[in-house]
Amino acid sequence: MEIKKIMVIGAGQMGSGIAQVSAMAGLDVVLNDIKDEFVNRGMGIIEKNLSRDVSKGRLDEAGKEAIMKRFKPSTSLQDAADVDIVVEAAIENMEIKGKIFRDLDEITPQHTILATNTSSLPITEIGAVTKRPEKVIGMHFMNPVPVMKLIEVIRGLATSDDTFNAVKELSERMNKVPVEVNDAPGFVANRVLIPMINEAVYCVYEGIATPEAVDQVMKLGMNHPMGPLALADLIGLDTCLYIMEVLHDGLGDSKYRPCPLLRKYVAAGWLGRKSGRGFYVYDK
Ligand SMILES: CC(=O)CC(=O)SCCNC(=O)CCNC(=O)[C@H](O)C(C)(C)COP(=O)(O)OP(=O)(O)OC[C@H]1O[C@@H](n2cnc3c(N)ncnc32)[C@H](O)[C@@H]1OP(=O)(O)O
Ligand SMILES: NC(=O)C1=CN([C@@H]2O[C@H](COP(=O)(O)OP(=O)(O)OC[C@H]3O[C@@H](n4cnc5c(N)ncnc54)[C@H](OP(=O)(O)O)[C@@H]3O)[C@@H](O)[C@H]2O)C=CC1
Repeated sequence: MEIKKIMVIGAGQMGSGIAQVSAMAGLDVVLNDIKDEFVNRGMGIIEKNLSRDVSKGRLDEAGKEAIMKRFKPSTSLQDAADVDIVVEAAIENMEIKGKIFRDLDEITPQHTILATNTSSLPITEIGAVTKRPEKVIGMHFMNPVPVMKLIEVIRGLATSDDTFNAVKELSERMNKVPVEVNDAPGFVANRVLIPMINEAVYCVYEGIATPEAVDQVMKLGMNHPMGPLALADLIGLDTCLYIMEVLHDGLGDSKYRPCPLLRKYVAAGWLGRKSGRGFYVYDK
């Protein structure tokens, strides 16, 4: 079955990027969020990215217009009634994702694949709230989506080969590289990345170095494109904390304990770029 129409749920930093690369791959895209203003904000990000592609000569105006015409804004999950795949990118919260997947299972046709962009939550558990766990899969894009090549494709216990192959093919149509991994806390990307970020936060917490110094060490010493604390601000400190908690609970090893400073920043509402302040201060 060829995937022609997608719904992306959550028009935040990840959802808007996923919607953009979907439309650029030629899919019709329903972009869904709970309020019009969030959908409009997501569409604004996409429009800005495509305009930059035009100004850089990677796309012409007609191409941009053709891509923009593929979007349908939505604030109702009922708009998923005729899509071939849903990629959910709402906030990282099991209760919210569980409700969305239960509703989607009622609304979407039987052939529809239900994918989640979760950074750490168990795909098997998300699949289990539906009557089609064989069609539930993790499609984990990296931030910023239009730039990063990887999609971590995560199989839940019941995910079928047909579902896996369809998602692999779709990822390649999006000009991305799918890498297959099994379902485990944090999968591979965040099992490796987020503890490194957490240790970077400990370096600041214990007064070993300033955020700037920690980031410089990792940029100049390890050739990372950005330092771990600047990256934490890009990901969102709430998301980083949530992932550390999933690792800690799921793997039960004290080495995954979240740094108290990370907890403190999140409690203060210092969430990184999206709130204007994290380890660094940003213009909102
Ligand atoms: C938490 C999870 O579950 C999983 C995750 O996503 S973990 C996070 C994974 N991501 C990373 O590790 C990102 C690491 N950082 C980087 O790769 C780079 O710093 C970066 C791509 C973000 C920026 O690159 P840079 O060279 O420092 O800056 P910059 O020159 O501004 O950007 C490079 C290109 O990316 C584009 N870009 C940057 N941010 C973008 C965004 N948000 N959307 C679209 N395009 C973007 C720029 O327009 C630019 O394109 P051109 O070269 O064509 O002009
Ligand atoms: N940040 C990152 O680097 C990465 C994040 N992810 C994962 O992607 C998902 C989204 O993260 P991110 O884009 O950073 O988060 P954002 O906060 O930027 O976006 C989430 C969006 O979902 C909306 N939303 C909340 N609840 C619902 C709902 N019930 N139905 C529809 N939309 C809803 C939010 O609205 P509101 O603003 O009102 O809350 C917001 O617009 C998370 O699961 C995260 O773990 C995966 C890879 C990387």
